[in-house]
Amino acid sequence: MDRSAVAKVGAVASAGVCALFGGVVLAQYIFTKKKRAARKTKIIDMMPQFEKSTVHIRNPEYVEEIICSLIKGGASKLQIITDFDRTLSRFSNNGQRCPTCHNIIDNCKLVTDDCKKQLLKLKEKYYPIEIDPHLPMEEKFHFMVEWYFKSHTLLVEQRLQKDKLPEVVRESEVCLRDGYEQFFDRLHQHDVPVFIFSAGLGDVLEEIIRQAGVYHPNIKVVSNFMDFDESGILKGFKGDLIHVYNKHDGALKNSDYFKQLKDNCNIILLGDSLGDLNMADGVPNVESILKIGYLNDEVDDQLEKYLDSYDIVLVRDETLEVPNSILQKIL
Ligand SMILES: Nc1ccn([C@@H]2O[C@H](COP(=O)(O)O)[C@@H](O)[C@H]2O)c(=O)n1
Ligand SMILES: [Mg+2]
Repeated sequence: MDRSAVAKVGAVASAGVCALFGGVVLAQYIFTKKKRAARKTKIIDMMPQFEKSTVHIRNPEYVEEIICSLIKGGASKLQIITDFDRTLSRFSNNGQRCPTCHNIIDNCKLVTDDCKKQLLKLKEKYYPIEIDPHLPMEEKFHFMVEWYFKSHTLLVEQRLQKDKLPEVVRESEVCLRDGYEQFFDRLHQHDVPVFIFSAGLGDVLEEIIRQAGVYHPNIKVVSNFMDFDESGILKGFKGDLIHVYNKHDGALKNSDYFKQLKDNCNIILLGDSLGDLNMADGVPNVESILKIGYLNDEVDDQLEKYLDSYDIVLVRDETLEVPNSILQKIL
């Protein structure tokens, strides 16, 4: 074959490849368009925050339906039920793990090195159990009780001083998720009740949101609160223990609060653990509930379970952009 013939064959071949590539792109475009058109999710499709790769939804039509009824109900029917650690607070920041309320104390200057080591050992044993997707919740229950009992006993032995807590929180690496001001301020402006239900440490949690300037009067915190003696030394913990997997009876134990909110029949629930899914169990009069879950750790292992359980799953998303975008539509 002479040179011009080779060039002609080459040109024809590359034109063919281009046409094929163009065809594939066009087919994909039409397919996506058709899928979207068939999906009847006008509201979600109008929200750019839902296009982020962190957002995973198993049933977009259902989410659309719930968001529509939340919008219809408006501020007067809405209430928020949310977890705290790794839901309102960040899981990581610049590649570094952020502390939970417990970790703030575990790593602080008030705790001896020996105690720090023991607390770390407990975390290394029990945290993998907490997030193990293959272990049924009922089987995790007693491990969690064991973890909290052992770690709280160690903290009491440290004779922590109540008046040192603000300093300890200020010096910690704790961080609320990006967009937290907008989140809390908007809910406050519209007088939407916020129930923060945490298996962390209530005193530390309250100090974090106080220092962040967002502890508004529409917030109620239910958590493990420390009990101090008359000289301000930690002597134990108040009330029944709340751990990650016994949140199902929170509404029952706070029935006066939820009775007052019987007209707030639309709920946005935010959590990061499978135990958080039960935070609204027993809330009277629920009409619509949207469950948003942050999946922070061991993503590949846990994604399927989270998609089965939460309506919207936010994978390694350190922001409150999606909840904020929904609130913007409702309020
Ligand atoms: N000794 C402990 C016990 C629990 N944790 C973590 O606290 C979190 C629970 O608080 P929520 O606001 O998320 O309910 C959970 O992530 C536990 O892993 C801990 O760090 N130390
Ligand atoms: Mg949490």
